[in-house]
Amino acid sequence: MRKVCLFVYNPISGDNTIEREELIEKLDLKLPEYEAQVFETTGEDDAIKIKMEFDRVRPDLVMIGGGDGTVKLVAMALKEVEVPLCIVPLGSANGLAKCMGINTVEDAWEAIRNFNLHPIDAIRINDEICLHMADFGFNANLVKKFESVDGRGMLAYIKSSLSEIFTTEPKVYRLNIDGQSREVAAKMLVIANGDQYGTGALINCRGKMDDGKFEIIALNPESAKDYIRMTLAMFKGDLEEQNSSNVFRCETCEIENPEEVEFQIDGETMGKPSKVIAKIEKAAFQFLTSKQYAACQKDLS
Ligand SMILES: Nc1ncnc2c1ncn2[C@@H]1O[C@H](COP(=O)(O)OP(=O)(O)OP(=O)(O)O)[C@@H](O)[C@H]1O
Repeated sequence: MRKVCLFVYNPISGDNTIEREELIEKLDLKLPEYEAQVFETTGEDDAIKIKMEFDRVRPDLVMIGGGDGTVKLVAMALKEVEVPLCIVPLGSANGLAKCMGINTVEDAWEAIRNFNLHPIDAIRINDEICLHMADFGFNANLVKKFESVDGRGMLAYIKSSLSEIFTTEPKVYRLNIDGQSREVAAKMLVIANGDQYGTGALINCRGKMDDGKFEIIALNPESAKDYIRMTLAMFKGDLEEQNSSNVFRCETCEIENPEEVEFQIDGETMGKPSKVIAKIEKAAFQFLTSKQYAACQKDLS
């Protein structure tokens, strides 16, 4: 008997270059042992509907065709159940998929064939789940700007415009980690589970998604030299060694945002919360990763 896979498909993710029918054809071809049940997201109450569809279909595998926001939706919907998840990167940036070594749709088929199942931590931020990155500051502003314009494929481009950090003023945040309180000034304050953005920028080069910890990264480049060094370090993977960045590794952290800076989680805007509480949830999900994911983890240890 064929195994059943629930394919959650977001029709508006990314550039819409692959149509739903084309995907199903590919799925039949590449993974003949699975029978796919497709659930298309609508943008309204999707988490509740995905859970209902899951209960109806009882799949052996859930594939997520979309970007980080769609993965977040599925994670919120299925946080109480144990089922293998696999991302089919159809978003515009696909930062989380890239952290798992899944850069293309082909990589996703391969990950399913190899079935390399990996526990992945989640960060509970207030009532939300973050699997990839959340941040205060200029990136959250970019995400907000993007949501108000047409053409989602522009996101990758906008997200790569790191230069905007240069003109941003630093803001003060109050961090409370292990009972110790400190103030940091930063142009961008990141809460990171993954290691890289969809552009390949390594914001959290020592970040591992299965170590029961997350990182807070405060970026505050002040001069043109700082900015250039920081940008190069993001591609070399040694951002932690730069003076303009400060990294805190933790299991829980309370962040006060007295200047009411914009906040985003996995590409979804969250307004300007005055305080967030972030807490790691170790091995919250089981994801299929590519072989490259294991290789990358070895390099970092
Ligand atoms: N049918 C739909 N119509 C409108 N919005 C939708 C629909 N389905 C899902 N959404 C919304 O799409 C968003 C998620 O998009 P997602 O992040 O996956 O794509 P992306 O922004 O192109 O990718 P990435 O995060 O990788 O840049 C969520 O806010 C979700 O509510």
